[in-house]
Amino acid sequence: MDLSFDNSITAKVVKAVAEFDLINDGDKIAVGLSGGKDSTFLLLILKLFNLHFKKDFILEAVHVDPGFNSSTANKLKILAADLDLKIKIIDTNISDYIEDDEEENPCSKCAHFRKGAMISYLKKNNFNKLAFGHHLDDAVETYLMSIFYSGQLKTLQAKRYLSKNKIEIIRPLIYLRENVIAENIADQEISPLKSGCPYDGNTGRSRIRKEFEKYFEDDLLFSNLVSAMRDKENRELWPKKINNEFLTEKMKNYWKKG
Ligand SMILES: Nc1ncnc2c1ncn2[C@@H]1O[C@H](COP(=O)(O)OP(=O)(O)OP(=O)(O)O)[C@@H](O)[C@H]1O
Repeated sequence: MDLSFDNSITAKVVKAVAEFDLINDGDKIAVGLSGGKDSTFLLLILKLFNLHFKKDFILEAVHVDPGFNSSTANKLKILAADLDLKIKIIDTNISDYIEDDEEENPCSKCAHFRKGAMISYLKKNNFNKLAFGHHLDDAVETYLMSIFYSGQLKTLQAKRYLSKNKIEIIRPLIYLRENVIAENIADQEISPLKSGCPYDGNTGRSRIRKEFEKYFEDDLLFSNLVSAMRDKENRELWPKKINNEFLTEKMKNYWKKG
């Protein structure tokens, strides 16, 4: 397979790898491969790095088969073989569980279950890193969702160490825009696979994306949102809340006695 990418794209992924120390000698990295465009692109670019980086690391793929679309796993085995990479297919019955679930949107439970299945396989097989295909649009979406739905300034991190499991989650595509990935995967003549999930396109993420489409399409506004995700010296946020009892006492003291 021809693994050639535009220099500007490779540079953005290498920038994330270098800035956040995502790949080191001796790493054993599994790419969480859904078959969608982002994780497929991630697998291709990490294969390129695996061939050409000075860092010596093992690269494999892992796919959790939720049981929606029986042909996906076989197609991913062919892709991995073309790239000369090992792939582990983890069979699950997530689809039955979701179909029986009464919740309106079981996506977060499904993602949690999927991650759990991958981590348990990684631990048994001595992997130290799990790579996800999240990109810059995902990070901004997460940031906005966190503000609107939980009142917190939080976003996706380029790496996150799960100390209990001794596995590091890495996100090498964190500086790439989603449309750039989509265009590139088309150039590689690879067709991303459909998940078959009934909730595809109807997740919290996709809803927030629809609402904020015009901000995502405007390069200047989008880059300001990205800039607002950085930790900075000159943040002007309200100070932390003070103890409620202390505050109530303080308020009482403003009144003249009697
Ligand atoms: N079934 C799966 N098996 C293994 N990894 C998965 C699976 N589903 C998702 N992932 C991993 O989790 C990441 C985020 O999942 P999400 O469902 O948000 O995918 P996405 O943004 O649509 O990306 P993709 O285009 O790769 O499907 C994916 O990029 C991929 O690395």
